[in-house]
Amino acid sequence: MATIRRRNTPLKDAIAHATRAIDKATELEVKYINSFKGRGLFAKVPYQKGDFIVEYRGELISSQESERRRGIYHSKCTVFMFDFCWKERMWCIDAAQEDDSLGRLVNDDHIYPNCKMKRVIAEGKPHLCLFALRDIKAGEEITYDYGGSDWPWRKQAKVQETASDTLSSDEVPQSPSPSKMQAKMQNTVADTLSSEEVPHSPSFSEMQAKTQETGADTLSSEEVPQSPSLSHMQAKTQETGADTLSSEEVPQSPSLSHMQAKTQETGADTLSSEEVPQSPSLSHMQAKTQETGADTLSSEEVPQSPSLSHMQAKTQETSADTLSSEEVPQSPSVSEVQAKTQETGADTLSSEEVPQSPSLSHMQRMWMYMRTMTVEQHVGQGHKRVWMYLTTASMGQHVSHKSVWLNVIRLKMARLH
Ligand SMILES: C[S@@+](CC[C@H](N)C(=O)[O-])C[C@H]1O[C@@H](n2cnc3c(N)ncnc32)[C@H](O)[C@@H]1O
Repeated sequence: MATIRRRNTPLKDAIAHATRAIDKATELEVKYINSFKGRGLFAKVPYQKGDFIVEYRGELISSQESERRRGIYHSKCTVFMFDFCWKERMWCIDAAQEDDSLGRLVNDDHIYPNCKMKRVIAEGKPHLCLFALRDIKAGEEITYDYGGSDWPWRKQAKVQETASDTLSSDEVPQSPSPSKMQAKMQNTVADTLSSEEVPHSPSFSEMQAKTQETGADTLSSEEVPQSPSLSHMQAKTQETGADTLSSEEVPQSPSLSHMQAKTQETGADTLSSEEVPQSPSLSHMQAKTQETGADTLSSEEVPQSPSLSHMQAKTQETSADTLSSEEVPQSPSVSEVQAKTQETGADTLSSEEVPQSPSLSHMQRMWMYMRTMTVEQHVGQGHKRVWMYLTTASMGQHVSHKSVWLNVIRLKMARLH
């Protein structure tokens, strides 16, 4: 691949690379970091503060087209869409396409990034280029602040830091830890660049607001707040009517309100306990029983609970009617109950009278709460009606499969008779 000699200024260097659509392939390398971060871009040579590093290359599209694509892209692709403002309009660099360009592989570091995204105009078109915020050593990962505040990986980063999967610290430059970076970042904006800063950030809105706050038509790089939200920025820019911003004057803005939302949507693989729908559980069931005054709850009435899954699976697997005795929890309480019934001659036993059965452990493990359920069975030659009150005091779940209990009882009764 062709290389371009470092020009006088980083801006010229950036323009030279951008217009030719080439990267500094001999100075940068892609490395797989770990399963959490995926790949990353690393410096093979030292860079000085202010140097042009790499262009975030992709397809330049309008905001309308960006919206359309976001509607059809998978979230893994939308994260590669970088919205920014230029000439009072929103644009997007769509780098979703896997090509050999390096800029699309630069990871986020909102705490201690070593680069900053800036907008560079080359041959009348905007390009997004990364410039060093500080000196970068050979071996360091190239990073910049995507902007925004709630990228899913940021929340998980701490956990991952302590459980880095595959690479030793020697192999993967540790990125400095967070906290003072943003402030730092703003102060270190390369002073010699004639480019417009563009935050890769999901939230445009913030940026727009920022622009408005300054009320400036032209912003110097120091003046430009890093901001995530684009929509905000757009509005701002439009208000100011600033269509031409000098290189050091342009606010950064990446995309993302949409993207963020997308990410959040998809990042919702793990729900906090607050978010997890609580299953109706026992209280519901109890109420049901009380309401109806019924001794029996049909399986439809019993709230299904996810954790019953084991039991349900068992039932489905074996199709209830064919549960082997090994699968059926041994329950001494059956005989006890029967004895009780005979003793008292009562057809019904109150739940208090029903002995708890230690051998229900199998069931108990699965059932989260105390349940009382009545099962009517005809047993033995005399078709004696036996009411079984099965009470499971367990940590468990919902009683959802009457059929299972019926089978348990059938088997037990078969033994007894
Ligand atoms: C523009 S891509 C960067 C390249 C990406 N690592 C890859 O292998 O294709 C953005 C994606 O990289 C990952 N990523 C970026 N910064 C990260 C970070 N600081 N920690 C963990 N993952 C990160 C996220 O999966 C994100 O969706």
